[in-house]
Amino acid sequence: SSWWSHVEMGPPDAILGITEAYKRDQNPKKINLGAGAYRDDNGKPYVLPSVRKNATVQGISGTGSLFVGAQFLSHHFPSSKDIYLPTPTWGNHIPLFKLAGLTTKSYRYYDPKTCGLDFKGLVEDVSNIPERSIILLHACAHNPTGVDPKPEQWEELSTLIKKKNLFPFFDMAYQGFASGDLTRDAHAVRLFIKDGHNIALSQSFAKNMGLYGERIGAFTLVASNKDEAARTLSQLKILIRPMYSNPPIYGARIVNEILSDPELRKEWLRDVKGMADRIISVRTKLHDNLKKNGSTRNWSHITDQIGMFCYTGLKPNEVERLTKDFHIYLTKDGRISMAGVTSKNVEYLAHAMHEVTK
Ligand SMILES: Cc1[nH+]cc(COP(=O)(O)O)c(CN[C@@H](CCC(=O)O)C(=O)O)c1O
Repeated sequence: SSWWSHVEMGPPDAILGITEAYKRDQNPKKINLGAGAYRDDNGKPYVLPSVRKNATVQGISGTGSLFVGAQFLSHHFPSSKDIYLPTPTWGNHIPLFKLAGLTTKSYRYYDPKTCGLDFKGLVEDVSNIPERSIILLHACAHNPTGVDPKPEQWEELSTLIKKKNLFPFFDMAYQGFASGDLTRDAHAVRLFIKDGHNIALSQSFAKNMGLYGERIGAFTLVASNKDEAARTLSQLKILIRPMYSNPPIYGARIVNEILSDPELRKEWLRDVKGMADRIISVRTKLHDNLKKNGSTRNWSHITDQIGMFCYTGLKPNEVERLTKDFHIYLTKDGRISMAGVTSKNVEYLAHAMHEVTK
């Protein structure tokens, strides 16, 4: 008999499964608001001009970088293997950290009443996290809510996390997509390092370099000194070796080329700002069209939130109607990838959202 007859068929991924359903739909009006992958105003993937000037390569992206970090913590973290995640968080965080042997716990983050940050609940929960635990933080453009702490709230969090002696693990998958400014979007990461936290950082260059399929990412540990850096690096290599031996070099070369060539870097900054600006502009268009349709709901969170996603506050039955009646695809939690909204479909989307919420 087969070795694997007991293995069950797993469910489609909560995020990637949306795109699969969208692809199956033949209706010409269909819109894909599922995966947070940038699309231009014609709904097409955008190969950044600055990247076009280089050949393309491979990497392991944000997911792989998070997993390297998770494995390192699982094998070497000196204290509890509990990692505290915001509620809600990216759907893949939980299975990823569990697969690495960590125990996932949560802290309050989002306030469904205001579609904004529950800072009071966040501070309360972080204050109750046992000392020397791991806390995962979205550096900017929080997924799925699009809600980020303000700079002064990051300062308060940094002080609190220092006081509680927690280990900050930043996930920065959208640097540049929140404000359009790479420096501003790295504010929290730089603040924590300035405040003396030895953080872990996972970066993805999938979105902000348009290198999705090339899987480009990086995992960074801030060490106390050169010796500690050498020792931790040696252990990271020992973990990576059986995982995938060496990371593909081609994608890393593109990123390195762009980051180290002043002209290319300047062009890249313009490209990223262009993508962020398009997303910011469709937020305004969607908000205004909902009003134009006569919706009396408060949709201010559509423009208050930032980054790739808008957490609409639509209920599961409303989400279901959007897909069934209007062929609009989004995740069950009502998150929409703003990159899927264009000047051509925004009126149709607003009409549909009004129809299911009026
Ligand atoms: C917070 C976060 N961290 C890491 C990643 C991993 O990115 P990558 O560099 O591709 O491995 C993503 C992608 N999440 C969007 C893309 C689709 C996916 O889920 O993956 C999403 O939530 O739609 C995130 O949203």
